[in-house]
Amino acid sequence: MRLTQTKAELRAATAVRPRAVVMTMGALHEGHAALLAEARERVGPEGSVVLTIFVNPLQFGPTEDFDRYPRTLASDLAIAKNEGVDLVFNPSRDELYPNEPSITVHPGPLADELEGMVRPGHFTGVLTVVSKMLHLTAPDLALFGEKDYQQLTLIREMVCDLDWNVDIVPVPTVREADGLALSSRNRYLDETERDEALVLYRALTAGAKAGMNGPDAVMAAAQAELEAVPSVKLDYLALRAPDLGPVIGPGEARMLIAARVGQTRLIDNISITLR
Ligand SMILES: Nc1ncnc2c1ncn2[C@@H]1O[C@H](COP(=O)(O)OP(=O)(O)OP(=O)(O)O)[C@@H](O)[C@H]1O
Ligand SMILES: CC(C)(CO)[C@@H](O)C(=O)[O-]
Ligand code: BAL
Repeated sequence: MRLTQTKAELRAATAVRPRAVVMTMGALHEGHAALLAEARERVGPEGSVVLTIFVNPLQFGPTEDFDRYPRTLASDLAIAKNEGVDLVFNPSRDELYPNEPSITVHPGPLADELEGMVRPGHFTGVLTVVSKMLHLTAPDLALFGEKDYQQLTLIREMVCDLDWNVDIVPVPTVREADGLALSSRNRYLDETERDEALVLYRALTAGAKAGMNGPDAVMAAAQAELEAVPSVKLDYLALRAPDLGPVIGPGEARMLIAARVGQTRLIDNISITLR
């Protein structure tokens, strides 16, 4: 496995095809490992798996956790090696952004909803860095977790609208045994908060169970779970179509949730079949 910190080295190192890229902010866990395993499965033993690790300042708001975001490069590299990664790209901020970019990616109206309501400008930062990483790694496929469902949806829209010749591969959310979605931010939680955080999954699964009774019943079932744990502060609970447009009838839908548990902000989502 090679580790590169510069764009020049990265460009020189990536000749093998098929090539898959997994983009992360580091602090790797089993969710990231699942993306890497799926990447290897898809490119085969002769293909190439590229992992990017970069805590992107552009996607953090001024009061968010950029400074305290966990940085655990040594253990990240051990996980990457274990998953058979060929190349890790871990640039410095100056390497990726020698100056503040004056041209960024405008993500369209969906970026102002849900996560974008609470984190204005977040998805401009995400799509800008994802574009840079796609250009730099020039992959055949790029894998993203369904845990960040709105991010995945916007990346798919970008690649489609800009005619980008890369397959965007979604990977299902990896969870702890009790249902909590794995997230680098879970390590901020103390024991009590870790217990309280489970209400996100309980709300989603209660909603999913109520799918046969229609959208109102789904929302009511999820809200009842959340009301039972008032210390968890809801940012949003939403029921949308799979493309995050409005629900227009029976069939597949997505329920998305974001909430603050103490100082930690967590997101999750689930697929729901509506009758
Ligand atoms: N539990 C998970 N299951 C599957 N994919 C995941 C999971 N958690 C993160 N990912 C995916 O890993 C990629 C990198 O995510 P990132 O580095 O932000 O990790 P994270 O755990 O989501 O961090 P954060 O706590 O900051 O949200 C994204 O495509 C994300 O959707
Ligand atoms: C896609 C990404 C690596 C861009 O910084 C980030 O938003 C993440 O980790 O999901
Ligand atoms: N996983 C999404 C990255 C972020 O929260 O900034």
